[in-house]
This record gives sequence, structure tokens and C-alpha cells, in this order.
Amino acid sequence: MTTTLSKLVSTYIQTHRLIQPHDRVLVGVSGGPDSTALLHLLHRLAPGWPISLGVAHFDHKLRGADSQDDAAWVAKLAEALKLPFFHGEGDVRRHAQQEKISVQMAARQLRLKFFHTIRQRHHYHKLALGHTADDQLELFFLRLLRGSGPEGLKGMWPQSPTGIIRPLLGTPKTRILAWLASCQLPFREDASNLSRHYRRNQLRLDLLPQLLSYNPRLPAAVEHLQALLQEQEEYLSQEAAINLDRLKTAAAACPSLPVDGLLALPPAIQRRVLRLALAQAGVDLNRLTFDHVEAARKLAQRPQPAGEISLPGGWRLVRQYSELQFTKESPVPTPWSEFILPEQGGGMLNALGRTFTWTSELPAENYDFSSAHPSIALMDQQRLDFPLRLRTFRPGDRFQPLGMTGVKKLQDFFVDAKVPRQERPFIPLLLSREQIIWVVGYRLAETVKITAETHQIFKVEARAIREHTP
Ligand SMILES: Nc1ncnc2c1ncn2[C@@H]1O[C@H](COP(=O)(O)OP(=O)(O)OP(=O)(O)O)[C@@H](O)[C@H]1O
Repeated sequence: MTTTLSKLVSTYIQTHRLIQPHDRVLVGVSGGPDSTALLHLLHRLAPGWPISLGVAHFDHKLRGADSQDDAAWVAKLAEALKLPFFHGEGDVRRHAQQEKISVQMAARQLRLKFFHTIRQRHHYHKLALGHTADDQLELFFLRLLRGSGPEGLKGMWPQSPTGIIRPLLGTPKTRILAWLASCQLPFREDASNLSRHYRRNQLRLDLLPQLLSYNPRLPAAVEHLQALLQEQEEYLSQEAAINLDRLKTAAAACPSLPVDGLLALPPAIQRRVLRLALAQAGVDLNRLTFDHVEAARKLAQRPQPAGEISLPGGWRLVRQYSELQFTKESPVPTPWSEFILPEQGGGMLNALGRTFTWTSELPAENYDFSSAHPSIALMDQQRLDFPLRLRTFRPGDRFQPLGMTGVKKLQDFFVDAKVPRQERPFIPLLLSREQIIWVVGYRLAETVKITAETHQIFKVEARAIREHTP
């Protein structure tokens, strides 16, 4: 068993060219079975290649004394193997709150930042992580459940362009555990791996065993599919890079993309070109959803020559006639500017001098309406067509104010509501399709009001941006 696993891993490393002679490899060791086995395996293989190893452990401080014990345990292991040890720690919960991300995501971000710093400071060419074939399978189903596209379903690469390597990605966890047992190598147990509080654990403990009872060869089938998806991804991402380079040289300013050139590409390449361009501009791809990319494509396709959408991290994609520009600067609305509320589920957008925040699927039953305010619109979600849009007044605009049976010219509504003439051009209007559904701060439309039949409420709040600035 012992030799077979080292042979298997060694072959995987060679096939995927994960390590070159004289590489300096930093191993991320949590103390769990996978990374502990990885460290031992690399340590046994190291003299033959030859490579030099270092051990890095990050204390997430999420499990009290257990976290500290893990760190001390890994430090001891490194000492026993006579390897340099690097310890890092961070306030994961605070980071999660600040960035409005999950605790797991925050832990991963801080950990990777720590690894990056150590690699730079101590000149490690590679970072080896202990992801296994089981992790790859779980990730596939987690992403499938989340609605990922082929780029997500393809799973983790054995090697990333930044030098992260995963030598155990082809090895099932059962083999790793059996190998550790046969060599009598101890590791740390993480009790949270058994908690059904986490989606990943529910999947591993409940869903996957059920799926395997339908088809015991499911892991092999998924592995095969992922290999195909990775090959396709390699080809398509090369195509995207070539096309982005071509489009960028054709465009006057950078970072920007010519709309015509982008729309001439097949949709599969359009999406990748947009993602790549956004990544190059500095947008965090982990936070960029399919909806963002689709909203960007719609922005390019629409007949109106101006508009914009908001992207994660305060980024904005602005359509200016024949160009799409990526910017973080504040918007300069033109009379024809339109803003799309990109994610139906909820989000935030700075537009037309206000910060709009929206939330969907609030259950109508027992909803507490006491917080009603002119800056808040509560609507019947089923009567809305997404994505909603924002713009200002255009001649000829009409709408059916709440409580009225007929449609009224917006001009007349402004007069009746005594809206000062000079303010009218700046009042944001929320639209569903071509219908005005909210004259922001003044009146909702009759067509979207909440009735006894309403199941789910869509809530939008508009606050003047100056309220936020100190
Ligand atoms: N706290 C940590 N310190 C150092 N490396 C870590 C830490 N947490 C995770 N890693 C690295 O990232 C890999 C994947 O993390 P994940 O949390 O998915 O671990 P896992 O599958 O439970 O593996 P393990 O059995 O090694 O804990 C680990 O195998 C390890 O290489």
C-alpha cells in the first residue's frame, strides 16, 4: 500500500508537470489527513527529485483552543521532519463582516494571502495543497447545486498559473486514510467536518452516498466529464485571450472594449472575453456571477447608446456609445443614461445621486409594514419583469400612480405632487420593462402594489448618496 500511493502521486506529479528539479515548495498543512499525508509523501519523494520543502499553517482562530493545538501540532511535525515552519493567523470573522462574505470564504482569502506573503518573502516557487479527488467531486456537486456553468463545473486545476499545485487531486481520500493508517502516521481530526451545519458536509454525508447508491461509478463519470471540461476550458480561454488582445488594440482607451467587436464573437467567447477583461481591470472574479456577465452582454446589445451596470467591489461597466468602459469613478449621467439592477436576488447600486439597495422574496405573510417610508418601495414581486432599470424623465413618460385607475402623464403628476420644476429632471424612475413602477421618493405605480394575493415582496430602498458621506 505504502509504495503504491507514493508511486501513484509521483506519477500524477510527473504527468501534470507539477514540480521541477530544485523547486522550492511550500506545503499548506492544516493538520488534517490530506495535507498531513501530502507533506509526508513529498518529504519522502523530495531527495530523489531533488526539491526543498517548507511548511505553512494558518490559524483561523475559529475553533478556540483546538485551533491553537492544530498550529502547535503542525509546528512539531515540521520540526520532526526538519523543515522550516511558517505560522500565520488572522481575524476571520471580522474579515467576513468587513467584506460581507461567508466565514469560509474569508478564511480562504486570509489563508491564501498569508501563503502568498510567505512565498514571496522566502522565494517558494510552488504552493502545494492537499485537495483530493473527493474534494473535486464535492466541489462539482456544490457548484452544480449553486447553478455554476462549465467554467465552475470543470473543478480545480492540478496546477494554477500562479504556482498552486494539487498533487493529490487524482487520489481518493480512502486511499490516503489507508496509507496514513498503514504507516501509522497520526493527523488531527476536525470535529466540524461532521457538522451538518455546513452545506459541504451535508453533501458529503447525505447526498453523495445516496447518489452513489444509484451509480457507484459516479466519481469516475464526473472525473471524466471534468477532464473534458478542462480541455475545452483550456481551448476557449486561449481563444478569449487572443480575441481580447485583438479587441483591446482596436479600442482607443484601456480598459475598454468596442461593442461591435465584442458582439461579433460567439456568445461562449463573448462571456469569456468579458470575464477576462473584467479580471484584467481588477474585478474579483470570485464575486462575479453569471448574472453580472449577462447584464454586461445586455448592456452591449441594447439599442440605447448609454447606460451602466454595477459590478462587485465598486466597479462599474459603462456603455458610452460604441464602447464598454470599466471604471471605478463616480457616474456622470447623460440624459439617456439607464442603470440596470443586475441581480434579482438582492444588491446595491449607486446611480442618479442615490444608493439603491434591493431585496427579493420577502414573504408577504406577516410582513411588518411599519417601516414604510417614501424612500422605500414595496412591490409584488410576481408583477415585476427583471432586470429592473433606472433612468430619469423623458418627454412623453406616463404612469399609473398608486390609487388611480387611469394612466397619467408624468409631467402632470409632477405638477399635482408639487415637485419643483428644477428637480424633475433628476428624479430617478424605476422601470419594469417599459413601465414606470416607482417615481422614487414620491409614488409607486398601481400595477405593482401589494395585494391580498401577493406572496413575495420585492423591496427597494433609495437613499441620497450624501447621507452616507461623512
Ligand atoms: N489552516 C490551514 N493551514 C494551512 N493549510 C491549510 C489550512 N486549511 C487548509 N489548508 C490547505 O488547503 C487544503 C484544502 O483545504 P480544505 O479545508 O478543503 O482541507 P481538507 O480537504 O479538509 O484537507 P485536510 O485534510 O488537509 O484538512 C488543505 O489540504 C491544505 O493543504
